[in-house]
Amino acid sequence: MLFQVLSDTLSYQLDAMLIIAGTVVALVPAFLLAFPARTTTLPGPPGYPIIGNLFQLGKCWSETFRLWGFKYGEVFAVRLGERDVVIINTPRAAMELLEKQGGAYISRPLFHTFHNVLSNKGSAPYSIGTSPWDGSLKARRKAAATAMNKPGVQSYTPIIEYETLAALKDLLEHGKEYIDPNRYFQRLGLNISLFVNYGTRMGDIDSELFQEIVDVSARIGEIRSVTSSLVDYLPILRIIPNSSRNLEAKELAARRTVFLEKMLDDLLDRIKDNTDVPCIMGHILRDPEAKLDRTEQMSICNTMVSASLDTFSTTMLWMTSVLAQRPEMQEKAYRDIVSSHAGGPLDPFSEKSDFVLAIVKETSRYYSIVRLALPKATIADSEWQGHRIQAGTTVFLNVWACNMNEELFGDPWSFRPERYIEKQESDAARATYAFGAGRRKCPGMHLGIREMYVTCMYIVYYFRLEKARENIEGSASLHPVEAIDNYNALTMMPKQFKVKFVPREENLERLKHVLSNEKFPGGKDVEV
Ligand code: HEM
Repeated sequence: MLFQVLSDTLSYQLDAMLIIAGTVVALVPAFLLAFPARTTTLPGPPGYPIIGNLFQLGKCWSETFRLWGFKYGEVFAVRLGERDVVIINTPRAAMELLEKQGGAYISRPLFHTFHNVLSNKGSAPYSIGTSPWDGSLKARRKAAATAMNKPGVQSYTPIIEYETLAALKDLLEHGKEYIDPNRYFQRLGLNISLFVNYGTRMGDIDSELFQEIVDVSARIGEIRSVTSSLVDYLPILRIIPNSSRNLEAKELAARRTVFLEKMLDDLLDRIKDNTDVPCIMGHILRDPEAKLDRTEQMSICNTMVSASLDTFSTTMLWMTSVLAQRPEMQEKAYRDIVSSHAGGPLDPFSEKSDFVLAIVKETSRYYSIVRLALPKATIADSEWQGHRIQAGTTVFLNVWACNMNEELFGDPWSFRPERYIEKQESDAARATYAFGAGRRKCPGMHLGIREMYVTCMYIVYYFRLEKARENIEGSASLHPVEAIDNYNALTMMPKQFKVKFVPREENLERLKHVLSNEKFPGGKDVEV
């Protein structure tokens, strides 16, 4: 009897072991198949089986890639779990691959969490910046980009002025105390996009809708960031269907659909009543020939609401932080504004102050807000110094490393706006890579630079910035790597700081009057 029990137990154990061994043997090829072969012959750092280089990237991937560039070259490859990623680390390489062989670099890769869980092709479509290259993307990009070219941006002059003065009025009122200026810049950036897209604006900074858009966009920004999700690189982790990250992504998608649908439907109502003003979506909805369906319209709305919200406000935060800590730079900018207008009225749109424009460019260079641009995908084979990069490869343009290129900028670690005014040997040295490069470069660049110029000029002209004593941690608080708040976000925000906006004009009633812009240039101050 005892012998029988022992024999049965052993036999069960043997069965169990055989099942486990069989499963492992069966899974190994499936597992290996899930990890496609290398798509490039480029050199790169050695990694580990399955995970590749994933756990060697440190807290700030763009800085690690910059440093690896000294060892592995201007263009190299890393293995991130299942995918090869080519890193473009210098302006010269960006020119060679993204401009000269640019046709191959025109697409965007798909990522599991963002493209499969958060987005779908129905009610939560991809934005322009996350869409692979196809006919629909071309049409959406054209509709948005036409409105943001130089003449388009020129026509938004009244709204940029209106919104900037509205923000300054709030800063005059609330900025007597030390404040975190972030939401004032967020509303300013968002309102300009809302106007360009829907012909409307959001009045109240405390409104629930504004808070909702800001909150949802920031959290989606993190999910969208290529540095935040292991599951995007390790397919094995996707066997957990209801992970907290998946649930969060689904919840955010649903919340985003609610406000995007509402704003589009409100515009349709205004079109019916003939109370709409010229804007991107109005153009599309009124055009009987327009070929864009509702999903594509939602994609444009999604893009316009999210594209400038954090990019503009984050650049303005760094700029405010630098100026508040460097009063001599504020005074230099103030004197330049005064002298460049030679006693005439203040004109923010002719960009007369070279020094203010230089501050805008230097801030976008030095702080490289979107450090790895948006990921690119190749659609054809290309070549770098004899190494092949196959179609279907993911590519990160290291904006940060390009902006910190010593060959081009000489002293890249100094925050020195003057570099954009001094005579330079090449035009490239006047560049900033903050807006990316190649055929998917930011189409909102002119609009973004215009918004930042006007905001900087008005702030410096009307106020002196003072940073709160408790925030001043010397140069560390301005360091472009150490002072970052969240390395996994899409935009690199500084750690929170507080600043006072002290009016230069002593007569506050007069200043209030100057900042009062009579009427929303759309004809009607629409509260969304
Ligand atoms: C203000 C500062 C801004 C910065 C620093 C910035 C930066 C960037 C970067 C780095 C990219 C990726 C480019 C690449 O992959 O090479 C991008 C893409 C894009 N940006 Fe901006 N951006 C800004 C403002 C804006 C504004 C105001 C808009 C429009 C309202 C906008 C619309 C877009 C769109 C639609 C794309 C995707 C383009 C595509 O994939 O074809 N951006 N931006």
